[in-house]
Amino acid sequence: MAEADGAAAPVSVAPALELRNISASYGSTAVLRDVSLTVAPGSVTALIGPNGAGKTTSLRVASGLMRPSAGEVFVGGTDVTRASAARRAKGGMCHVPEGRGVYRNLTVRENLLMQSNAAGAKETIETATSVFPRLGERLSQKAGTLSGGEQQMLALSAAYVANPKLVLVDEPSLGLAPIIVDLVFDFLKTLREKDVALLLVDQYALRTLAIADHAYVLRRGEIVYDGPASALLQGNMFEKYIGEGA
Ligand SMILES: Nc1ncnc2c1ncn2[C@@H]1O[C@H](COP(=O)(O)OP(=O)(O)OP(=O)(O)O)[C@@H](O)[C@H]1O
Repeated sequence: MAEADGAAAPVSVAPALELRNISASYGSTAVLRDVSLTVAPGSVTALIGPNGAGKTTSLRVASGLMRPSAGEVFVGGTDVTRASAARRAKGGMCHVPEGRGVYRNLTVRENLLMQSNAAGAKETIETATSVFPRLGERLSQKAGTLSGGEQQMLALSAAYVANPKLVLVDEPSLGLAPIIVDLVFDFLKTLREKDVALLLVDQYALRTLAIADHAYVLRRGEIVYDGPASALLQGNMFEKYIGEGA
């Protein structure tokens, strides 16, 4: 026993997120088949795959926006399969959906304050503008009047001020100018440095893999690769799993 001999007991840390044998359908159309994936605490996990593979659906099942037809979802070792999206959010999960997910009729300041967890207003605004200084110039502007890039910055920084343990981000670079894509990836690296667990879906597979620890490749609703992100960048692995014809 650890107490008796003075040795520290081995600490097993529960995954930040685990999808266990998930199947999901839209009506009679099966979209996910027996999908299992794990996101370790403080790590970046990439979920890559062609259009229609089921990446968005996987994130929706993880965050509770969609009920799976089979399988379980665990967050920090707790079974949340039957928990609402709101309860999962309270538990430290934040989902930044494709297409931003900002409150268009609220100002930038109001969007940020809606999401902030416990922190005061001043601290919340300071935190958000430290990661995306441009938002500091837009605080009183309605989110719906921002450019696409600014809306994405707002969506990501709103997730950040919520002080999450786990962030699910769906296609954050979609439709953005290359210079804004750079800012978005810099921000995602910041999350990693802050020890937040990240499950990332993005069209830029190479860039996504470059910041990821672990990767899954999804094809037609099934996981066909589960391994280190770096391994997909070696030899012909990228072509095999992600490139043309994958
Ligand atoms: N609301 C819906 N109703 C019916 N079918 C849907 C719905 N949403 C998605 N699908 C279908 O489910 C499959 C998986 O879609 P999903 O959006 O999860 O894939 P994805 O990998 O995220 O693709 P993309 O990169 O195109 O967003 C696709 O065939 C899609 O057409």
